[in-house]
Amino acid sequence: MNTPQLVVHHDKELMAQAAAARLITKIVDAQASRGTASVVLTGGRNGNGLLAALAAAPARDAVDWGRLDLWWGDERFLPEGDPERNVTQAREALLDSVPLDPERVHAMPASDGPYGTDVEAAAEAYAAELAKAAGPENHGPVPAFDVLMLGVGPDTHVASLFPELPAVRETERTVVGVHGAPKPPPTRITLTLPAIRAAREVWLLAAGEDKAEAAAIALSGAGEIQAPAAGAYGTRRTLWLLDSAAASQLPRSLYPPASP
Ligand SMILES: O=C1O[C@H](COP(=O)(O)O)[C@@H](O)[C@H](O)[C@H]1O
Repeated sequence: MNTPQLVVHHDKELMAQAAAARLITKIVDAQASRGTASVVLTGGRNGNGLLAALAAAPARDAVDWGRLDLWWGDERFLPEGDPERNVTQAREALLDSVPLDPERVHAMPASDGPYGTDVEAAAEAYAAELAKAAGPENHGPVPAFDVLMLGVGPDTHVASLFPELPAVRETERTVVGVHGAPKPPPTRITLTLPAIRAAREVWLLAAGEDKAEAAAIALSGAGEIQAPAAGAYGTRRTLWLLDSAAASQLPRSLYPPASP
């Protein structure tokens, strides 16, 4: 595990804009060195805020959208097009306004898709899609994503890994179905911690006062079963992107003081 790095921005708008600029640079760099880039999107307010900021950034045109693979860290298991699905919200915030290759947009299955309401079968199918995309250089059944983003929930959940639920204890499978999530809807699909940890860079997004306690717990040595955000890290880098409200309960020793 690498030590998390923290960047604290003044407010959530600035955080979203700075994170969007950072993501553009990452994608452009990956495409320049390997030809393609892969990014795992998160749902939730902060993830969608970042996508909206990216949509508004003139530098978005620096990205070759046709050579970008998009994956999801989790999905709410609802019918296609449901406004609560993470992919629906991502499409609205950004994806519908950029020239992506539809073959490279790897949405998680919907509850009215080919697997019907069988969330385990849907999770297995997504695991198979990931395994197919992983090359021999990836050392496992998941691609080494360039960036995997995770919104941090007020209860420290990331993706759909909620404290103490079976999904956060999974050590073998890369994608699992979730039942009884405390945040609606109760049925979800999620990458597991081993899949998350295949990413080169993991970025955790936390903005707003309601994330302050979660950030403080996850960054103060909590266990990953009780605080899933504590178990999310990348092979090269783990970056927490916060606003000052979400950072307000962190020990000051964890990040340098903001400029006056
Ligand atoms: O339900 C979900 O919630 C988390 C966090 O969302 P937020 O609105 O509290 O920022 C999100 O990361 C996850 O993808 C989503 O399914």
